[in-house]
Amino acid sequence: MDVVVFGAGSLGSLVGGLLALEHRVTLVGRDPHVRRVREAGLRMEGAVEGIVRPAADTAPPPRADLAVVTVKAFDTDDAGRKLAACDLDAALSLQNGLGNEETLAEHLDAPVLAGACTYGARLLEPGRVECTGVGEIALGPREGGRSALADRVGTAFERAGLVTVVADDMPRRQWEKLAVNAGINAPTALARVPNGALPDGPARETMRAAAREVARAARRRGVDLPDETALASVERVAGDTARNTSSMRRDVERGRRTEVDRINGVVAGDDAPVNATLAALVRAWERERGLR
Ligand SMILES: NC(=O)C1=CN([C@@H]2O[C@H](COP(=O)(O)OP(=O)(O)OC[C@H]3O[C@@H](n4cnc5c(N)ncnc54)[C@H](OP(=O)(O)O)[C@@H]3O)[C@@H](O)[C@H]2O)C=CC1
Ligand SMILES: CC(C)(CO)C(=O)C(=O)O
Repeated sequence: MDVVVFGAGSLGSLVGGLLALEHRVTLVGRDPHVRRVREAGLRMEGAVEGIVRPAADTAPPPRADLAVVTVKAFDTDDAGRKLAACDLDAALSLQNGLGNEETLAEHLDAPVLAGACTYGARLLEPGRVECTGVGEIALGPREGGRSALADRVGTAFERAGLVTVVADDMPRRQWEKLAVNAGINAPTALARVPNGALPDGPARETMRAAAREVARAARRRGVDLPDETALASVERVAGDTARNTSSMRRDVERGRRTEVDRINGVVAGDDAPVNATLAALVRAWERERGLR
């Protein structure tokens, strides 16, 4: 398969590097990372190891079978515009948050699959990416159900050794992941604490209320996500990733814009006061820093 990975930062470099073990891959990212990959290959370290030599560029090629989108959520619109110039059979978002697939579909003629990824990745320096945890990639039609295209992409991912599930319930999976990210990311970013400080600490009820509000918003949209499932998920993930710095806390500590609009912001207008407050506080910080 010819795959273009748009957004070769942490996750894109890892997934693109793994796909390159089996497929023709082009990483689209920024210099100096792209230049380093072209010159010396991409080194994968940590939970997976190896050196691969995918193509690497700052713009997409004219044609690919599949585009895997791994930019931060606030760059999705720009990614869609740039990928519109590429003749594609399909696109797949592995981003966190909700609404990325819809944004891509506004620009692309090719069908856009939904994805949810629990692999962990960190770009160490140009040309070097660390796998901080082998997880799973769930993918499927963004409206749910099955499709031959999702099966084909799933088979291609599995052949490259990526742990992959082709799922017929992507909307439920994405909302459940949203509940987890809504409950963990903004509270840990605002309090500057590791994920494990939430389940037994003073912000426990904030975490649980944010996840519960997301479950309610999901059900209002016809997605079957019981409160108990969302609460069990957020508590399990916070425990399993107890020592993690959440991606939003990392963004805040580096003075970078966060994905709050596509996480807590998605339900902020939904009679969801805890998410509305979390989103407002993170946005206030972004505004003060001149990031929005
Ligand atoms: N890292 C992880 O472990 C996981 C991440 N995710 C999700 O995956 C997505 C990506 O996260 P992550 O990899 O950490 O983020 P990164 O910021 O590390 O990677 C995104 C990369 O895309 C680049 N980029 C953005 N726009 C363009 C463009 N127009 N042309 C070329 N390159 C571009 C960015 O460059 P620049 O910064 O210079 O703009 C950056 O290098 C997020 O939605 C995140 O929530 C999901 C699961 C795990
Ligand atoms: C699961 C969790 C909360 C792990 O840190 C995450 O996805 C993130 O930090 O964005």
